[in-house]
Amino acid sequence: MSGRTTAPTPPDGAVPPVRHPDAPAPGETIGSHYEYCFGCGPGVPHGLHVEVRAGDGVCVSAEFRVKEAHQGAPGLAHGGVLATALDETLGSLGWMLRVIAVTGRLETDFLLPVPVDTVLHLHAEVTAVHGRKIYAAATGRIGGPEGPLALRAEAVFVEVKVDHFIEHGRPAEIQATLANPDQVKVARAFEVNP
Ligand SMILES: CCCCCCCCCC(=O)SCCNC(=O)CCNC(=O)[C@H](O)C(C)(C)COP(=O)(O)OP(=O)(O)OC[C@H]1O[C@@H](n2cnc3c(N)ncnc32)[C@H](O)[C@@H]1OP(=O)(O)O
Repeated sequence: MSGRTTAPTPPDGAVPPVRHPDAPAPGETIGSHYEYCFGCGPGVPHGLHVEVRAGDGVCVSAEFRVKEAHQGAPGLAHGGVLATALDETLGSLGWMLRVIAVTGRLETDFLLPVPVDTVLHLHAEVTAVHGRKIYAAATGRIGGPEGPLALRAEAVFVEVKVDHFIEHGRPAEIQATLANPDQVKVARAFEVNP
């Protein structure tokens, strides 16, 4: 046994997260990180269009309206879509630490069915950091930030460099992205992280 674990519980030696001094100000909207992201991209007609705002700790909030294209059962959201909304919100926490990180593990509890047209109120926070691993938790509430709890998640994100995407992404999209000055600006914001 190597002792490695992907469990979403922070291991001994994990430290509390520190809000980066250049993190977006509390209440500031964190724009889409990629036009064609299924979670937040404006260029995906049936995407989730999750809109995330910075919180005052190492946390973010978001809203997501469930649309007809997101059904799994008649009139109800697909669980995978709901997990995606959580994943997108959790992924935005990278802005608060000023690191790029990808989902390594996402454990989701589905507590209530979520009807089409519901506005889900999402909240995510970093709970601990251990090396490149970022531990985080999220909730999704129906109807308002204090509404009934419909979703709960725990996750481990793993810090990566921009090269992760250049190495693994499809060349056509990588080239188009690198040719887009706005997109390069997003990447640079993270590359200067000390
Ligand atoms: C510009 C902003 C972009 C933000 C995008 C956000 C979008 C929304 C979030 C997403 O959906 S991201 C897309 C879904 N996720 C992926 O595609 C990730 C696919 N997996 C990988 O690319 C690699 O497996 C990964 C980068 C996660 C890890 O590979 P590495 O070779 O870099 O890690 P390594 O094996 O060296 O392990 C580093 C540490 O992470 C831990 N680790 C690795 N994989 C893990 C895992 N799957 N879960 C939990 N922990 C993991 C590993 O145990 C180790 O811990 P220790 O340092 O304590 O030993």
